[in-house]
Amino acid sequence: MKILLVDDSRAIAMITTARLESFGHEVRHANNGQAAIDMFRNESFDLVLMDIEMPGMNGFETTTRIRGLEGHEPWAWTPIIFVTATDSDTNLITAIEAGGDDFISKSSPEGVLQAKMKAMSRIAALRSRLAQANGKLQDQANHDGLTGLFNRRAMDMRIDTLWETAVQKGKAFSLLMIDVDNFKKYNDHYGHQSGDDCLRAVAAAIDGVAMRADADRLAPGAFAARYGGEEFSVIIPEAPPGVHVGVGLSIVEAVAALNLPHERNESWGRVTVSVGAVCVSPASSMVKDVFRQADELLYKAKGSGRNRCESN
Ligand SMILES: Nc1nc2c(ncn2[C@@H]2O[C@H](COP(=O)(O)OP(=O)(O)OP(=O)(O)O)[C@@H](O)[C@H]2O)c(=O)[nH]1
Repeated sequence: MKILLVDDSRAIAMITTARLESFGHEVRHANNGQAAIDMFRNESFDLVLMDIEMPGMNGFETTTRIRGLEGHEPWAWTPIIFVTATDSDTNLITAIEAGGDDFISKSSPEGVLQAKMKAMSRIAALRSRLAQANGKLQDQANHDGLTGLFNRRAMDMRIDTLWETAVQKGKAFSLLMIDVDNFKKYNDHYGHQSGDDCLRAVAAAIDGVAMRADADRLAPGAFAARYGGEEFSVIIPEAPPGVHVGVGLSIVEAVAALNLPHERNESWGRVTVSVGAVCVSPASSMVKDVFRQADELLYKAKGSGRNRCESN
């Protein structure tokens, strides 16, 4: 475990560090409450061993402030064990109230310290597995299972924040709606399984364009999402003038360049997409209007023969 040892006595800290290191733990020492808070803010620990009596900020107050830092992160709870000379009932109650988890006397025999560390190691391992599982769940909740792009839910959440930022910064905001042409006919002709493969390939092509535009700083922050079914979106949160048109055209070209056969896609003979690309000033519009405008332009692209981008 990586342990944060908080103790104002260098002599005690040296002895405790040596004992903990002999059990195989890594120890970082803070000699006052503020130093402990600073280290906790900058590094991640599996356990905190907290002295109670320290000049300035005592162990209880330091613990309350550490819990305050954790309050910003869901699921965060680093075990904190108080280490003190007097294991009175009052100390125990105050320790738990301050956010501590356990209590150990400075005079505890080596075996007791070792046993407590063993119990805490189990909790640390469990926390790490929980954090991993939670990360995976979060990932699944935000991404579309078929294409790996952001899903509609994640896109909506991101748009809410990005829209606010664009309003504050006075920047333009762009939305591109992209729809695979005659996709029902593709499914009917090639089968649903091939339809899924096709959607994956189209998604990767769209994502590639968005990522390149972001990486080249042409469209900073641009990202792609699966809007639903055979519809995709690209968001450009701080859109330089005209960039939405370039990104829309690049998407049309990138999908056509996949050269995926689609016999029943009118005269094109391969898989193509139609795009509606909108750029607005968030200060004078609403999010729902952007979607409506992009939809209108998308249907204009469909009506004018597909495999093209219509923009404002
Ligand atoms: N294989 C597959 N098909 C899907 C998926 N989601 C939606 N679809 C299909 O996408 C098709 C969309 O058809 P329509 O909305 O009629 O549109 P379209 O055929 O592309 O016609 P236009 O938009 O006018 O070019 C439907 O047949 C849906 O079943 C999916 O995840 N996998």
